[in-house]
Amino acid sequence: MILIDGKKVAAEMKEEIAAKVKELKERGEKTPHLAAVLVGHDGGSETYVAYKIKDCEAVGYKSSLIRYEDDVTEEELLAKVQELNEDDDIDGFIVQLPLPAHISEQKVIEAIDPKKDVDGFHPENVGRMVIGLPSFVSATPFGIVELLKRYNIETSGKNCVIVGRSNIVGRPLSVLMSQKAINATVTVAHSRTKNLEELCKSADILVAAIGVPEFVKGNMVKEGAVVIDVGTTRVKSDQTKSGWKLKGDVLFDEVAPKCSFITPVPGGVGPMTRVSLLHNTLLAASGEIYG
Ligand SMILES: Nc1nc2c(c(=O)[nH]1)N[C@@H](CN(C=O)c1ccc(C(=O)N[C@@H](CCC(=O)O)C(=O)O)cc1)CN2
Repeated sequence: MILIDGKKVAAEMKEEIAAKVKELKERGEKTPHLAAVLVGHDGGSETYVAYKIKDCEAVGYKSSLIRYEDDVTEEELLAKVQELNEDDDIDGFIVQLPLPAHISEQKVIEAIDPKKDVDGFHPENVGRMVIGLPSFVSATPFGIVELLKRYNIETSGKNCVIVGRSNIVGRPLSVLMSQKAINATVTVAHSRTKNLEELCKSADILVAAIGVPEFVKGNMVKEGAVVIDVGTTRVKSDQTKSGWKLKGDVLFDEVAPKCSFITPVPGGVGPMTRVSLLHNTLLAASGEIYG
């Protein structure tokens, strides 16, 4: 079994990005600038946004953090999105999800200028990705594909089962995995899928992206499968100082011995999500997607 080291691959990609930023600066070109909008004080969101800002510093980008309390109105947030759309110094921006229930995530996503949508969530980017046009691809699916490529994992003709159909991970990943460059045969499973255990067991590549800790058990995995764990749920723990620990969607101790490759949590897909945002920001700054 090979443990896929997302932290190491992300560090390599960060070095590649930092080298490109250095070149840009030496040529006197503009420094890429990412802005992040964070609403409220959700523990996970606070952590992820703090990481995103730190990552920008590490590769030489400019970054801006815009914070709102939980009671910000949808109108206020939409006005900020408009301001960021019009700010020529900002190449790309994200609005950290989830948002409080009184704000429509879809409305906010659709208000973002697709040219600055480095999360790749806007329908224009999703549509372009589906038909194979240049687009911003959402960070987690892009990161997963990059991990498979950098570990030389064979995907052509393989059965890929993705458990979870979220707009952020499952759906876009299903499109990427079936594209000609990857050539996998893809099935998306969800809460109404029948014979889920059997279906998962047919997978050469199994992606768990349902947000249910330790959902995938040993009896659901084929001998020699590649298992990608997207889950990062904080569960209560009296063994840690913080009072919680991270759990993936895969029961690692049961599943790992059966796998050819597996991603750990933490240190697997999470760091790849972060570096993929840096990748998209560089694309936004260089105008490579929309010219
Ligand atoms: N606007 C967005 N919101 C959300 C996205 C997104 O891509 N854009 N994805 C997720 C959360 N996410 C990114 O924001 C994210 C998740 C996990 C990690 C990560 O580095 N995980 C580490 C552990 C982190 C920890 O110590 O808690 C790991 O798995 O090793 C980064 C980003 C939802 N919202």
